[in-house]
Amino acid sequence: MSSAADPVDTGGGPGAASSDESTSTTEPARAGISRRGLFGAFGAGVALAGAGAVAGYATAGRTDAADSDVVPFRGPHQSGIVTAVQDRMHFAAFDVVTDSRSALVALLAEWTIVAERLTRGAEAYPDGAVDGKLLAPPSDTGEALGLPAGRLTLTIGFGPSLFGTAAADRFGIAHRRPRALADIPHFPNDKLDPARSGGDIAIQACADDPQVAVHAVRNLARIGVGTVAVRWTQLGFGRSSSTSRSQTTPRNLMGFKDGTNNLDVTDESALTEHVWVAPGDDQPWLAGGSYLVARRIRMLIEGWDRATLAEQERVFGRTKGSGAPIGRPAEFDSVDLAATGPDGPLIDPNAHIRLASHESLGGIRILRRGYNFTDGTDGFGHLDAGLFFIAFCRDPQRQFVPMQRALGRSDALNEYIQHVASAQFVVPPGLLPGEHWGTRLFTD
Ligand SMILES: C=CC1=C(C)c2cc3[nH]c(cc4nc(cc5[nH]c(cc1n2)c(C)c5CCC(=O)O)C(CCC(=O)O)=C4C)c(C)c3C=C
Ligand SMILES: [Fe+2]
Repeated sequence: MSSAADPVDTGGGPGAASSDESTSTTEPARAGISRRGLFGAFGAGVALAGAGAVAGYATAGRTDAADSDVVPFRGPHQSGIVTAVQDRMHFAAFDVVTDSRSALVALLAEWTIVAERLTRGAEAYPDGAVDGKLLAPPSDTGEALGLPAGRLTLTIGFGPSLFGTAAADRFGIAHRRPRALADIPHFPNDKLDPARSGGDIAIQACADDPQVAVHAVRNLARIGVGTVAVRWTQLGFGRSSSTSRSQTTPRNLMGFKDGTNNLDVTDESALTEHVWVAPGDDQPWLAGGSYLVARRIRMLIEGWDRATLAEQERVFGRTKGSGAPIGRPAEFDSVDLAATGPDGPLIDPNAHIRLASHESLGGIRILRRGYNFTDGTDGFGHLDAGLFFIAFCRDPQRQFVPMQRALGRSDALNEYIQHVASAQFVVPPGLLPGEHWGTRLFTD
């Protein structure tokens, strides 16, 4: 294992970044060797001649991601928010275990270099898993050798605890804490496990290949040893939300289409209104950023599986087969909350989609980007499975909190779920050339 404080002698491995807060993290030209190119080159017995000679598709600055498996790392907003949802997720929350501001900033700079490489399909460092010194630990763990970039996105967020307080200002950033990063209240039916909640820093890794997402988190965690420690992680699969109608709507583990009425990420004005922090909203360093709220929501699957189809559809207010609102024929038909039938309202007064709808909440909306999870059993013969709910919003206090308050009070779904962990993070805006993950927060 190596760390920022304990550099590996691999000529560019972990620990190579400067602790200068203005450090540029735009990488030298050598960075473009892809895992696929590297593997192919070795497999064919071809000597490595350089990035362009091996695999030009993954070079720095590539922007034609629309029909490729590389999602651009830099831009006005971080990737992994409005990026078309990938199939898999590995989410990691870290505690910062040092009191040194410069060590933390150095790690954020180092992470940025590595994250940018990983998202374009390169190894963590140029000498990587197999090209370094035989008597030194490799600078990449190697399990992604031969795998394409897989539309990997790495999204960083900072938790409330990182900012500290005026009285306990570990890193001198208490005054930069956004107002909207206030505590999330306790809701009825919450049974939160502190060991799986909170965290100073979060990294959301999403990719179409689980091994790519796991590899990214593992290498970032490895580089961080001595500065950060993993607090909790969550694996997710089968994206449980679509964010655009060009993606088919996936199903959650209750068997329902999930994401039908999500915010559409192609609707720029909706994103401006509901997702991106505007310049006058809060801290100036945050404009163009967002907030991530994560909730590990256990599904009480056994009870759900014994419920009738009619009850299941009443709970959500949608039909299970097509995902259409009850009383309507097609998935994307508009929801008429006032519609009645012979037995009263077609959509139950406590139906999930009624209580969570912007019509019921004075126009509040969020961008959902969650994943299904199964983590074995709970030791009592029940599946530990559910939804790792992730929402992005412009202000969690004005969006997530009132929405969850309404759901927590009377959602028909509550009988079948339990919120078991909670975390929130402020998500800085995207990176300009030369910036690193800590630049905006740590530069006055
Ligand atoms: C606080 C916000 C929300 C939590 C927590 C939440 C949990 C949760 N949701 C489902 C399944 C579905 N949700 C659906 C719609 C929906 N859910 C939320 C918010 C939260 N969900 C919103 C804002 C909406 C859209 C409401 C609308 O305007 O129509 C649906 C219906 C299909 C869809 O539109 O996506 C399903 C299904 C589960 C299983 C769950 C916790 C485990
Ligand atoms: Fe929902």
